[in-house]
Amino acid sequence: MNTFGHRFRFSTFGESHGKALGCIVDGVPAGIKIDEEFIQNEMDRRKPGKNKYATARKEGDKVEILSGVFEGITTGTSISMVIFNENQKSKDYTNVKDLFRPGHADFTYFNKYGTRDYRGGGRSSARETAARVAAGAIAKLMLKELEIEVQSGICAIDGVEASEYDFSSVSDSEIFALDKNVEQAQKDAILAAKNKHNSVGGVALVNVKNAPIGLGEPLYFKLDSQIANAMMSINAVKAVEIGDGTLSSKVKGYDNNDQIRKDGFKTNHSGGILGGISNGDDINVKVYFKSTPSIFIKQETVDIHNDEVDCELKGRHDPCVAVRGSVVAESMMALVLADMALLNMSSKIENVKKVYSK
Ligand SMILES: C=C(O[C@@H]1CC(C(=O)O)=C[C@@H](OP(=O)(O)O)[C@H]1O)C(=O)O
Repeated sequence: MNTFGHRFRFSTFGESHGKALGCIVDGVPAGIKIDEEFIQNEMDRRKPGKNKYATARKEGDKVEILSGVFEGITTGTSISMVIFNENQKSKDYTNVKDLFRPGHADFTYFNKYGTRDYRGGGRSSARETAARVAAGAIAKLMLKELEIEVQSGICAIDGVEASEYDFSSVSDSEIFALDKNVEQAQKDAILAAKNKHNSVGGVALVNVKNAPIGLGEPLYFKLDSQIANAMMSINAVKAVEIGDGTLSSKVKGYDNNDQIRKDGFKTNHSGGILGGISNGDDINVKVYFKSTPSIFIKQETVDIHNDEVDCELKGRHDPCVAVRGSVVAESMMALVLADMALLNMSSKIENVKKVYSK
């Protein structure tokens, strides 16, 4: 499946070493102002090659809008966007053409389909996420009209955890750190692993401000289940926590419940979601990325004939995919919320009447 969402949905296309990547976003209401500078800025936040904490592959990630926008406004038709690849070095992958890189999708893709684009993993490459960020930028522009804000940052790298979350410091940080006090230690952890040809994992925090009450469709399309689905669709994500997440299974009911006062909830252990529906509080989600599988240490694997061989990777890889992955997680959150906001319009007959009243 290459499509995500129901009412606000997008499909992505393209491979890491192919000609281009892109997306088609469908179901976008007409009349949304499309700020192309904003979309490009979102792309620039995620793009590779910006510093020593990311892959050295240099891509401009310039987005071209091909349809669905007229005179700067969405027309209600499908919005298609393309990003041309500029800096493929496919030769780097010749030596892994017939073998499976440990920790990668190579093994499962090949066994499932009987073929694979071995150049950078093709469709399974993290490069595909550029198209999601383009689609996410359209979702964010829709959410902006509803005054809903989505933001993200890095709360942990290689087990070095933030003790405070300051979203205002994220844009100044090369690793999108939420806590200035541990930023240097987190950077050091990335470089220490990189210098040893290894990699580290990390955790991104996605936060939503001003979400209205009512987003999410019980029972089989709960907001939390769709957020988890969206986040788990990002390469290298191995776990997702809503609110206090796993901690909720360790504390007593009284300590986990958010007491309710007339002006809102006293605490936010639930992460802004109750019964699969947003409760009007901040939505908080932690997204756990495994350590990048592409490392430069000699590893053991098999080839397509099931013969045991050594695997030695070349190429340009992120020593910590969580860093740029945080921007992707933020985009996926925006896409889920845009979808839920459109679905929610038909939850009450009053809303339907408003649209059809003469
Ligand atoms: C290019 C991007 O990330 C790439 C993701 C990736 C992988 O195996 O996932 C491998 C590297 O690319 P290459 O195949 O050229 O060695 C990364 O640079 C990007 O995010 O835009």
